[in-house]
Amino acid sequence: MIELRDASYGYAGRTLLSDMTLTLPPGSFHFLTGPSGAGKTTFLKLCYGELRPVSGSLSVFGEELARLSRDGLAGMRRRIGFVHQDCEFLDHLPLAENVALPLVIAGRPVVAEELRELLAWVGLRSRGEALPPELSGGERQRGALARAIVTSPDVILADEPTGNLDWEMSQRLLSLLIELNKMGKTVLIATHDLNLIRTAKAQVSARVLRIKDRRLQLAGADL
Ligand SMILES: Nc1ncnc2c1ncn2[C@@H]1O[C@H](COP(=O)(O)OP(=O)(O)OP(=O)(O)O)[C@@H](O)[C@H]1O
Repeated sequence: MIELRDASYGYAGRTLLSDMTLTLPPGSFHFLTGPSGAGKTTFLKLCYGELRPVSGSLSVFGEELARLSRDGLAGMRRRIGFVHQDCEFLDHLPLAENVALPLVIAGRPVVAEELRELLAWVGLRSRGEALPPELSGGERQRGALARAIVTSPDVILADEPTGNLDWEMSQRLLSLLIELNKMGKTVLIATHDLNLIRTAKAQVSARVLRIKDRRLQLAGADL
């Protein structure tokens, strides 16, 4: 589903991630961890086709990223839901409209009942009319997850989705991501939170990728 072969990336000529060879199979659940600045967000952006490897290759859904046309790239991104670190809502639009935005952009119909069901699923049934600045951190994160999955993507990439949340809310968000994985979605979560990883591993068959010394490694069972 996402496959890297000897892929490297760097900013301004400085290598940040090198010689990454890895396959994320369909339906898998992965965490990505590593110190601040190691390149976790950068790795997710590579998987989303927002950045391209400077060497080696990266293919998503069986298509080589470097060979995709603009339309092909847009089509690929429609199959991926991205939960951004800072949620990135449009503050003047109510939450429900923010959540529906990816459908509008894709030219797909917004079915009010489905949108209500999705908001209820993330525990925001009564918050659809609220403006993003009126939401708590946990509500924002769950809203961001709803927006990421509104188009029913095959893959969910989440960048520190529990970054500013208390433990109870982190576990709630994690259980939503686990539920999505059980529905067959491929999930990749970048996080610093080792407790979250341990909790997840008790509930789902998750693998842990670690960025160390600019390399991507599969962590052992020591976490
Ligand atoms: N657009 C950019 N131009 C230049 N350097 C960048 C750019 N984006 C990120 N970097 C640098 O690349 C490195 C990795 O950044 P990245 O955000 O991928 O790390 P991270 O592991 O997600 O960090 P954190 O855990 O703090 O969010 C950092 O040193 C960062 O300053």
